[in-house]
Amino acid sequence: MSESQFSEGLEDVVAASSEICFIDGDEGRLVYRGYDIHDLVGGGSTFEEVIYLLWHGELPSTEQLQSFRLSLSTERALSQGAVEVLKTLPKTGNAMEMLRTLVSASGLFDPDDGDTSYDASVRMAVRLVSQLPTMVTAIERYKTGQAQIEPRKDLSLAGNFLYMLNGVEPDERDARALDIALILHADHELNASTFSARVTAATLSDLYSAVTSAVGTLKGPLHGGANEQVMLMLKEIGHLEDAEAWITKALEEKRRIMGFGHRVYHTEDPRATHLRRMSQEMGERKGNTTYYEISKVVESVVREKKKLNPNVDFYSASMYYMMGIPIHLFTPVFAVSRISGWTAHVLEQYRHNRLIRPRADFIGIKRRAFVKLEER
Ligand SMILES: CC(=O)SCCNC(=O)CCNC(=O)[C@H](O)C(C)(C)COP(=O)(O)OP(=O)(O)OC[C@H]1O[C@@H](n2cnc3c(N)ncnc32)[C@H](O)[C@@H]1OP(=O)(O)O
Ligand SMILES: O=C([O-])CC(=O)C(=O)O
Repeated sequence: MSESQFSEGLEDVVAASSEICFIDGDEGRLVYRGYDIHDLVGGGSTFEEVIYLLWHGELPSTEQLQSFRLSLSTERALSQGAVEVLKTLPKTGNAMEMLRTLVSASGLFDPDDGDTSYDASVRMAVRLVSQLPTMVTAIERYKTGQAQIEPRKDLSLAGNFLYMLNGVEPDERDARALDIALILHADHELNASTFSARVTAATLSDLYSAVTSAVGTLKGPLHGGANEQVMLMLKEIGHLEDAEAWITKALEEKRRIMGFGHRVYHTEDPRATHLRRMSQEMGERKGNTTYYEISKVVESVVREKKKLNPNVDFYSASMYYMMGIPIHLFTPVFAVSRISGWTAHVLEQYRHNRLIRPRADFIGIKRRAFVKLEER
């Protein structure tokens, strides 16, 4: 294999063809099935509509959306098996690891388990999209020793998530803010977790296995896990007047600043544009803009000194925090959204499958004489 074929971290390597999501990293554009995210958010689209769009390639009509919402809302309850598995997990466990375990276990209790047909995978995708919010909120209530709250069919996916998390009627403005955040996180081409989902699917393994791979990949702090690290950083900074000195020192110490930089965007991440505004609005509405203001200082110093832009994980952190979502649920909330993209990609992979199996640029020793144990 020639050296020119090798790209560290697969940078700029085209590893699949896809019709789902287009990113222009120079212009800072993110497009789902031809629709710019700015138009979807500005035009009042909903997360349910975006899931339909990612899966079917078209926006739904009123009737299609109505029946799609119904099919999602009737699949919200977890299987009894998954509920039992949750009770065996350590309450102090990492929420993403618990989510990964519940996704994996739910596959065994899915009524279509073992059916390898495409139609069965579509039914599994409906269940996973519907049940991830239930899994995440069940994990939180289990961790905090509170009774589980049964999902409601009459609420949107975002509204029902907040309802199951807090046990009270969700504030409409919070539900819409979460709905928009879910739209913004829904898909992002061949990001690391979607790539792992596609690699698993390409062996013709099942949808739950593919999503289990994806959840494990999203957890890492260089990917979806960054949003939790951002909030921990903002809390460590603590006071607006300390922000500039803190971040300047961190950069001098050559620390990696979570929520900044991106493999594909060379300009502002278009999702960050919305999340910055939403973080400010959420802070103002909840009467505390400190974390938004600290974030603005961090952004301006990192931009000036490192020429790095905030990514999707930067302003989502302060926005979720002010909405009252616990920090350890930030990455699980990302999964509640990205499950729409993962399943769209896995279904696309199944439709046009070929095993994904790259090569390694071997840099080790190619041949040595074996020496018996007693002679070493
Ligand atoms: C949903 C998402 O996954 S969005 C990304 C979430 N992840 C984060 O926010 C974590 C922080 N960011 C990063 O680690 C990176 O920017 C990544 C992983 C997102 C992209 O990384 P890559 O494109 O592979 O860039 P790479 O890691 O090679 O870094 C290139 C250079 O930029 C620097 N750099 C990149 N991001 C950052 C950062 N956030 N803070 C400080 N320096 C950075 C690196 O130190 C490196 O500098 P060097 O050449 O002097 O060593
Ligand atoms: O595309 C990426 O590499 C990471 C990202 O922003 C995402 O998954 O949303």
